[in-house]
Amino acid sequence: MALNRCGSLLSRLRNQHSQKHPLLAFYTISSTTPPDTEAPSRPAPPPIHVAFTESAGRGVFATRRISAGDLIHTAKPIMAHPSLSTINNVCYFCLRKLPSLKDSEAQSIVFCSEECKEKSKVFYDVETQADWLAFDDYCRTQGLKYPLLVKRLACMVMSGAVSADILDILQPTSLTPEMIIEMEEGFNLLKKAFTKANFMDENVEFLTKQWYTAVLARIRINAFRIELAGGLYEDLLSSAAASVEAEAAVGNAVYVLPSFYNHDCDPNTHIMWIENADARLKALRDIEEGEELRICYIDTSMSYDARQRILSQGFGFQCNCFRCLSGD
Ligand SMILES: C[S@@+](CC[C@H](N)C(=O)[O-])C[C@H]1O[C@@H](n2cnc3c(N)ncnc32)[C@H](O)[C@@H]1O
Repeated sequence: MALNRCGSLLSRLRNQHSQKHPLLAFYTISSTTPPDTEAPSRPAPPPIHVAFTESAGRGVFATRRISAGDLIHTAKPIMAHPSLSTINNVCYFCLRKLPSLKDSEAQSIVFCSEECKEKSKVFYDVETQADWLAFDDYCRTQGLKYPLLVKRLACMVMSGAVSADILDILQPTSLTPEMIIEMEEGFNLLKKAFTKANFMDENVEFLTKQWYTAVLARIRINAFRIELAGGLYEDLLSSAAASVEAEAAVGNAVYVLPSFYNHDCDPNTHIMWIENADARLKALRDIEEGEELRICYIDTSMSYDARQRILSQGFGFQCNCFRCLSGD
């Protein structure tokens, strides 16, 4: 295992992206801050680092022993977007579930707090200047969720909140020419919405077909489908009915650090969401220093063949975890 490559990878990435990536900001803080007893206490850095694995690209490794049940770290999304079926029932920024709205309010975009409304300005001020009817209709009729994340990211880039290459650090899936052709309609509708809203040319310069497909290629294997473990009291009472009538997921989100976790059909780490899109990574069992932390991308109760098929079609890889190698 090439753990020693982590230092050079991070210093290379740090030089390239030091102002842009939350992951790299975290490494800068945790590796250079001297202890200072006078300073206000700062949370301890998470006991993990990113390094190359033998056969699954980069992965996340424990820097010390972690006990079963420990919260390893939390992560805020780069961007999150509600599912179209929940769009009027969850906060448009953090995806927190909201109490049922009166009929008059049920068609509007909602925020759970003034704080989320304020934070949403990074995309919402741009988004509200354009007409999204055709783009949203395209997503709704084709059952597509990821173009909504691209739209949100495009609005964030337009507002100057993030750089157009913020997702470049994430691994892309390989796209076939047919997949690229399928993405054309979404790109054209996104571009048209901005063009019709008369944004300055230099603000939309980044929005090329190449940018759109490169972003979607990363979102496809790095986006998390968010199902909240907590929620409103009324949801708990009607959870059985809700799980039948509505999609359990409140939306989808993309993160930096959680995207470096590889998959395992018998994982030692669990990613979960309690009340909003802030992710929590917890140890499922004791993890030794140097051990790789892996989460599960799919339902592991499925058979070996079903797991391989879904991982291959959805994520583009043959699973090399211990359980799969032993044919279970
Ligand atoms: C979300 S990324 C995980 C981080 C990635 N290894 C990287 O370098 O950025 C998912 C990709 O990691 C690799 N991967 C994850 N789990 C794997 C596994 N169990 N076996 C083989 N490859 C795996 C595959 O290439 C997959 O498409």
